[in-house]
Amino acid sequence: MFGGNNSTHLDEKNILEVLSNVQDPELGRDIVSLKMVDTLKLEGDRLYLKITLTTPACPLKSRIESDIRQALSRLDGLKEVKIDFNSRVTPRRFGPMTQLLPGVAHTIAVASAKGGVGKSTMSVGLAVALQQSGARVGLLDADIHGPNIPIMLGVEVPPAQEGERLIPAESHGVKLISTAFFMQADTPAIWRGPMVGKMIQELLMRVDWGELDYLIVDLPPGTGDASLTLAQSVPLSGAVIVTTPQDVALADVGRGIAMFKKLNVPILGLIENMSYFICPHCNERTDIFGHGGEETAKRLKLDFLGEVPLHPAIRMGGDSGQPILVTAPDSPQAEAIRNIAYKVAAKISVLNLKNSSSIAGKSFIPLTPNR
Ligand SMILES: Nc1ncnc2c1ncn2[C@@H]1O[C@H](COP(=O)(O)OP(=O)(O)OP(=O)(O)O)[C@@H](O)[C@H]1O
Repeated sequence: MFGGNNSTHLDEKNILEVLSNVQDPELGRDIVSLKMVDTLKLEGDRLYLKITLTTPACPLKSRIESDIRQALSRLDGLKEVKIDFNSRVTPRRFGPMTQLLPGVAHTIAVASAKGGVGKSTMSVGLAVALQQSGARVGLLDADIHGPNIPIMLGVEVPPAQEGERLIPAESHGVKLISTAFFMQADTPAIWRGPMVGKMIQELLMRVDWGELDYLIVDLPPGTGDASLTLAQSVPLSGAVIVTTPQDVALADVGRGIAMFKKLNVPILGLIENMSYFICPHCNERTDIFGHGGEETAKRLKLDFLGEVPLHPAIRMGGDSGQPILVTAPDSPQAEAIRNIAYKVAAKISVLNLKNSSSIAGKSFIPLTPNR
């Protein structure tokens, strides 16, 4: 199966050497120095590799596999190569450190400059897509003006209380804490900033999330007092901004960005929701709300994470508590959301690597193969 012209003696050392020429395309470093080669076992002419990715939601897994196979094809004498993948999400190594969420590796805010653009729908979509990839995921519904994620996620049993600890509700494999669970019917709709921050911090201190790879935080819309305080109250690895293609929503995006910049929270990118509608009869695309998310992202020097179409199944999924990623995971709409979620996970991995003072610029100690 393998065999090439650069014939060398076959042993684990030269296999590792060959692998050190394979780059993780997202991280821009070779897989050996990134310690991604977890296991390397050579038995005669058969090689077994276990590669550890920085996220189970790795968008370039198949490319990494084909690059490895391509590199190994230069070695003579290998008959069979079996490659398994696992993943290990390393906790945030940058930004202010806090003990507020000890078991949570990364907290990602989902924000919008304007209401009604589908921010909560995207929060649920990101959470479910990451969970389906194999990650341990929680969702904090901090949209105190209209916390509706318990409905969107179809939560049937509210969080349990064990002494002082709160055990999150769970649905579709995602752990959920929503301010909706703690609001009385007469809770004022308008919360003041400092009050909100205090409530969220108290809430967070009591929640037993267990070990999570990603905690998605659905912020209230806009850049007012409440969003600002909330964004400050939670240690964030990054923020995602949701917009529609409508001019007014796009014009507001700049303000949303300014808020995160002021807080030194990295902006992972822009999602354009309700981008277009595909007619189910004629298959024709109509840009109902116009178009412009990608250009806005470019103008604001943000990454464009992708477009999500306007589709009745997405709305129905939210209303019924059965997200489209669960009911129709292979649909183009679910695929669009999944691609965005994978990009977000990859961006977190890159940020973690680039901002990690302990490893930036240093070469790694070569790992010992055959573990
Ligand atoms: N791509 C989409 N296709 C169809 N319906 C959608 C889509 N995205 C969101 N919706 C629907 O639009 C409505 C508003 O969405 P959502 O509640 O997620 O917005 P939001 O930005 O969180 O709103 P709020 O400002 O109230 O927090 C919901 O009924 C949701 O199901």
